[in-house]
Amino acid sequence: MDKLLVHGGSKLKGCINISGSKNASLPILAATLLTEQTCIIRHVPDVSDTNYMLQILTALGAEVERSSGTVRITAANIIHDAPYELVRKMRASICVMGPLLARLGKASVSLPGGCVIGDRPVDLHLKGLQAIGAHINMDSGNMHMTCNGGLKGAEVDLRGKHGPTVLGTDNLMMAAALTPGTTVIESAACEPEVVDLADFLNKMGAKISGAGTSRIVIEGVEKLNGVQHTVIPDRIEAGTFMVAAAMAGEGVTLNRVQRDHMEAISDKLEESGHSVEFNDAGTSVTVKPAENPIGGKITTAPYPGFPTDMQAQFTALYAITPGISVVEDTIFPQRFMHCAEMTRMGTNINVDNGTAVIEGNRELSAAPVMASDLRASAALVLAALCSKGTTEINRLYHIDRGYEHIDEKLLQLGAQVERVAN
Ligand SMILES: CC(=O)N[C@H]1[C@@H](OP(=O)(O)OP(=O)(O)OC[C@H]2O[C@@H](n3ccc(=O)[nH]c3=O)[C@H](O)[C@@H]2O)O[C@H](CO)[C@@H](O)[C@@H]1O
Ligand SMILES: C=C(OP(=O)(O)O)C(=O)O
Repeated sequence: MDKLLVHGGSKLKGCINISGSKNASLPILAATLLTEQTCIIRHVPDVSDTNYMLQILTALGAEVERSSGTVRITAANIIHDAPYELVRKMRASICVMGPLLARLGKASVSLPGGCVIGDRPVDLHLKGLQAIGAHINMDSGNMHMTCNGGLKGAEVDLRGKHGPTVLGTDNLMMAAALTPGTTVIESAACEPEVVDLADFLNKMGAKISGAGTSRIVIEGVEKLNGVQHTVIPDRIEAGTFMVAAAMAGEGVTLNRVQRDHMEAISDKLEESGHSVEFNDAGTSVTVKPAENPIGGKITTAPYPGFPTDMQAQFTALYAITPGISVVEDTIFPQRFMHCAEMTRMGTNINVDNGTAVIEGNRELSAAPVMASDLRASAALVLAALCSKGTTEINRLYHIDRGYEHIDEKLLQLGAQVERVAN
């Protein structure tokens, strides 16, 4: 199990490229199961989650070749049974369910694992697939789906207690693409990753309209084709490095970003006084820290609101920003594991009922800390960059799930970090 040593105090400067989006790649890779023809996907980040997804596709019978960020997949002969040992490792493995059901008429998938960030039921995924004709049988932690009478388009509202569901929308959209008739998803998730999946499916020959709005309409087609696709930039990786630039930088430029995906994050950095400047094309951004930053208030919300996947990183930012800041997570109210660990570095954060109240303190000090989930680990790295001394971040595998070569990118910006194999 690797750990990361972060020698705090260096100023970050220079330029790096942002990788392709993990959360867009995962459903797109799963969607290649919808055709027996070859698909080529570019800018797939080299992170453990995409590698698990490729292992799942291989276990299902697909031929997979990976050369750096380019992945070539041919799912000519596949089986319907996804192995528990792989599925348990990540939440997005549930995305194979819709494609398998639509292509083979049956699917068996274990209940998925993923980040420990609170309750993560799958009822909305099941509701969507049931609406178009799936019969579901649960047994020993496995979901078995069949569709004896065949699948048929239907109208379904996917709003849950905490709002829309991203992967639930993806799953139904993928299954409906090959389902006869019209499927209408009301209260659909509007995230850019859903739009990227719809773009990929439409290139394959699907008839999907409305992706990016809360009403998606899918006219089922008989067959989908192999295509090539480049995944959108990772807005959460970009946001994380923007926060690093605000906390510990003196002028950091990120290339390969997409400005319209970054608004909520840019706005919050600017509200605290940091400078965020995009180039005219909106594909590159330079962040410089404020001389006298002020704290802020964040409430997470579905896109285009402030992403839950960025709240831990902003908690770290506010922890070194003078004044009182408030971070509320309405999507995953229990997603505050980073706060307890950051307390060991001298932060003053009180978490109650889905809300963190942060009393900013400019002086943090290094301590051995434990990564608990993907974005919590990122928050610890950010806090460590501004701490006095050497912070040891254990359980680095959490961060490797979603950040491509984070240690190399930080080194490129002048941070002093070392990956140590345990
Ligand atoms: C691989 C991937 O893309 N992961 C992202 C995706 O996860 P994921 O798609 O799993 O998250 P959802 O959008 O489904 O979850 C949103 C809310 O709905 C609830 N819910 C979800 C499904 C369901 O069947 N029933 C239900 O009640 C969840 O507990 C949560 O409170 O969106 C989350 C919310 O933006 C992000 O934090 C994750 O990084
Ligand atoms: C929570 C995340 O991932 P997952 O949904 O795969 O657990 C994330 O990317 O922040």
